[in-house]
Amino acid sequence: MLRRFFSYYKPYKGLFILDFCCAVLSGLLELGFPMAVKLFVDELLPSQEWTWIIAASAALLAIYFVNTGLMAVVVYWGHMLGINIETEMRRKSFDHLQKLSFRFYDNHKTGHLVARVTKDLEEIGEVAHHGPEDLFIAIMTFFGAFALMFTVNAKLALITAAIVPVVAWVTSRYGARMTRNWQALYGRVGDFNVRIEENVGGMRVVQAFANEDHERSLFARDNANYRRTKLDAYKIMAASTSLSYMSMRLIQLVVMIAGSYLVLTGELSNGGFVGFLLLVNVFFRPIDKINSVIETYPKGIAGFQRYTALLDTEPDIADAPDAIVAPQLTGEIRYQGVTFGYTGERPILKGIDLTIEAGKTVAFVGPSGAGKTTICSLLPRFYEVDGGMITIDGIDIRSMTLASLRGQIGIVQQDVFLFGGTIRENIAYGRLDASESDIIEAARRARLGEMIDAMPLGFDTIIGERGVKLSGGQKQRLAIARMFLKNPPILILDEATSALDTQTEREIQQSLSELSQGRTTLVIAHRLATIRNADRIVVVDDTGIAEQGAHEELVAKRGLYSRLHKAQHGN
Ligand SMILES: Nc1ncnc2c1ncn2[C@@H]1O[C@H](COP(=O)(O)OP(=O)(O)OP(=O)(O)O)[C@@H](O)[C@H]1O
Repeated sequence: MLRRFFSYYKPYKGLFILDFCCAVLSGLLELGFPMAVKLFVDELLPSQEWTWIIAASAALLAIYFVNTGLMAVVVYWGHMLGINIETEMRRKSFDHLQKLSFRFYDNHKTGHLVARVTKDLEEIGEVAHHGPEDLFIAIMTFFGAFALMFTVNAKLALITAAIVPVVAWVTSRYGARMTRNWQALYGRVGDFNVRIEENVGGMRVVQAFANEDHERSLFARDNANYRRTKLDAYKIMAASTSLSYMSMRLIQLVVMIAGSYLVLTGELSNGGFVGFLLLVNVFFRPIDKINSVIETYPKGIAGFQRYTALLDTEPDIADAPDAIVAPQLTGEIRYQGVTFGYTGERPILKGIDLTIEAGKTVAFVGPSGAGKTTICSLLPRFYEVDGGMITIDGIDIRSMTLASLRGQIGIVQQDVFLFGGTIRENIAYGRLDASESDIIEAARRARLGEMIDAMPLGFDTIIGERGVKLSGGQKQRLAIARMFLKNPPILILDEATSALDTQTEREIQQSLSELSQGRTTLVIAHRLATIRNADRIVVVDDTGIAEQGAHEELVAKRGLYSRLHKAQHGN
């Protein structure tokens, strides 16, 4: 884990060395200060030579300036090192999120994933910057100060060192409790994120059900849990801060008493006494530093563990090593003995055999939950078949690269997902390099022209988060415009018009049939009226494909389709 962590320093070796050297130099200068005071009291003061005193003060001033510069470098360049590592990790995790399959997103909560790419990485950045540097300097000052104390007075140095195990024990005891507490706090923050995400995202549902009080109480519970955990952390922090203050003062008192005795017996000079007291501060300061490393380290490491866990999650759907870029497809689709289940225990599709000729429209109908959407989700490899094979133009879809396969399949979903930008940006999502005239043409073909003309900002109109400022029909049209722009040979239309009024539905149906001209189209429909003209209707039930054929054929067959048809049309 640590080796992996340090591998992120590699590209920033220069920055790390600069930061590290400046920090070490600054630490050494800090160590030198008590010795300078000793010299001042023992040698310069008794000489009563103002020239020397002024010269020494000027030298000290120069050292302060140098140290100030060093500190500025450490703070700025050190943090730059941290943020560079954080940015690289963020790029990698976002990149990895793009590769993970629908199955991964089915099983993970958005709030937790957002926390991984934001908060977790922030903590790692802090540790990346402070961790190794603080630890090294702490060790260096600790031993450096002890060596200097020893040269000033060995007896006093040994007495001081004897107290170290007590302070270290107190520190480590609190450190371990702090670590556990930070980990708990992480979980709480994740819960929080999920709750807020879901609440804000689903605010329309919350308010429509007037369930604000219920939401408030759920949130209050999370909020209280977070508060409790954080208070526990502060309790530990209060105990450890006050205890370390107390132990520091007690040590100073011990040194003062023992030092006074040594001064009176002539074993220690006045300068040595003052210098030693200053050195004691420097000697014990690293313990504070180690404390702060102990505090940030578990946060960073816990974040790093979650980061690596995300990065190590193998995408369960990826390009095969020898995947080919799919040629321009005509769209002849074949399902051969396809079996599939979302979970191992319950297969949804059992041995589906189906051929769809290029350019034809096939409609899937059947009871809710039968697996119509699932059949279509397998085509762009959103989920991978468990058995059997799907081919397009005779090529197994698993042997094509995902990008070249999905680039040739267009999907218009019932619940159109739009991004929060402008109408132009949302249409252009269909083909990012589309020209302005292509976008205008796509909007015209999707019958969006009038609506856009009526808007003061036209194509630059902001449509709100997920397109809230558009009507259901307008969203559908926008999704269709995207498809005209994408121009794929294969289309999947998922209940695209079921939520619209009759007039809008008719208009959108016209756009859709125009869109499906010359493309292989898979329609998932409940409204049988809208698919009457499909080249073929495939009736799906729990057992698989129950029957298939043209509308008239299926009505005459008096099977499931005929029953569904009767139920919807009453004849
Ligand atoms: N992401 C998923 N994870 C686990 N199970 C799922 C998932 N999506 C669908 N299912 C289950 O798979 C079965 C088939 O669902 P599917 O959405 O394909 O049905 P459908 O025929 O399209 O239904 P509807 O007409 O209601 O949309 C259902 O039992 C459903 O609960």
